[in-house]
Amino acid sequence: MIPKKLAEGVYEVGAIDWNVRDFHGYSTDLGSTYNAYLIVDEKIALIDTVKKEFTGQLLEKVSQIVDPAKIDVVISNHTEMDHSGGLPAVMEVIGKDKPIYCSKMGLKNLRRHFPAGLNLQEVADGQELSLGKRTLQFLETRMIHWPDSMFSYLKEEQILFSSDGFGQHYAGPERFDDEVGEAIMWHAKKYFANILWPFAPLIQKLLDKVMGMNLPIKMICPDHGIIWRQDPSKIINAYVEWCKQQPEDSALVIYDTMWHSTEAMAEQIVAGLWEVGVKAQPMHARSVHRSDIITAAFDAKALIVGSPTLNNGIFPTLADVLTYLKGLKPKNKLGAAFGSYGWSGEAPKMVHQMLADMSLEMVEEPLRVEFVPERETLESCRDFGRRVGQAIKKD
Ligand SMILES: Cc1cc2nc3c(=O)[nH]c(=O)nc-3n(C[C@H](O)[C@H](O)[C@H](O)COP(=O)(O)O)c2cc1C
Repeated sequence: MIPKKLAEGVYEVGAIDWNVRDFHGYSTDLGSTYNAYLIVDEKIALIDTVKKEFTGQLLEKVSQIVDPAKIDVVISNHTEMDHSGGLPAVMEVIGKDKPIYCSKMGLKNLRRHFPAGLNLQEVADGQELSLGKRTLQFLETRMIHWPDSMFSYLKEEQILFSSDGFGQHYAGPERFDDEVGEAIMWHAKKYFANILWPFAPLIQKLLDKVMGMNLPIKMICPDHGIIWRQDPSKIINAYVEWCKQQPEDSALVIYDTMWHSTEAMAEQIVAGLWEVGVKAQPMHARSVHRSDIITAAFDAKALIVGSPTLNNGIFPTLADVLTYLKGLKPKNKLGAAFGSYGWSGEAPKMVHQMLADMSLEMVEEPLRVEFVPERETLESCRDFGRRVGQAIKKD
């Protein structure tokens, strides 16, 4: 693999993971990248490392530019192991005494990951580090998305190294936004919805702060996926919009089914939504990965969730999606629950409660159908869809 030159003396030296498909429970459809960056100045700086097993790739790429032993300083923008896993092996090569600059929380967390022998140096928010002709400035971005996260800004080149912010799980021959085009925005949104959604209010504050600083930004270099060089403001503006959490007038009907009764209900609910002019689609929780369900859920105004009753409870795939959704702290959404049952019929009520506990505004009582829905009950499902549709339009 060949390092990518980003500016004079600035290179991307990370690794492409073509084969990862499950990234801590997130489906990475095309794989991902662990980006790391090398700045060659009077001092040579490495920004972040890679997942442990890709350290060889990183060092090989660096060695095409300089002898890795000549790296003077390492910056750790984020402790998570896809960016710090390679740190011990890298330090073995470049010299264990070399300083690793990180945030206050980074120092604490790196010690929890790698107890011995690293020369960790804490940097404060706004602190600068001169590399000779150029200067790095550190911006604390606590809880975006870990307590230790920070950005590093290369002032003279106007390059923002943004850690996991603005990233996407994307692997391809392309390394820049202009090489992929519009399609990259879906990957960026999926990343935001699955990783950053709970921190939307904090991200909004950070964006305000960064915009308030009037930092000229020519390029944004995240730790995953492509680099934003054509129009960095495009992804910044997208983040501003996503942080508002103002979903479109649409509905997502998420369901699972054993004998197709809840499925028949889902289809009629969708038909009812369409009848009143609301965009809607059914999503079978066992066929669509939870991270893709979440991406669709992020955009939808109403989440309508259907589960058959199984052993007095809800179907496991829906428990999975709802547990995951709860942690993402959705805002400004309407909710409704439905499902088929045989004798006790707890599931729709449980789903209703779970959605209500996430502060979704529940616009209907749970809709239940005993065993197989007939023509009449299917009509009541369509009605249910129409009513939720009206609530979406009214909201
Ligand atoms: C293994 C199993 C366990 C079930 N447990 C319950 C139950 O505890 N309470 C209930 O009301 N129905 C129960 N049912 C019945 C289903 O909820 C019922 O068949 C329903 O119509 C299935 O909807 P579906 O076709 O969408 O899967 C159970 C069904 C199966 C196969």
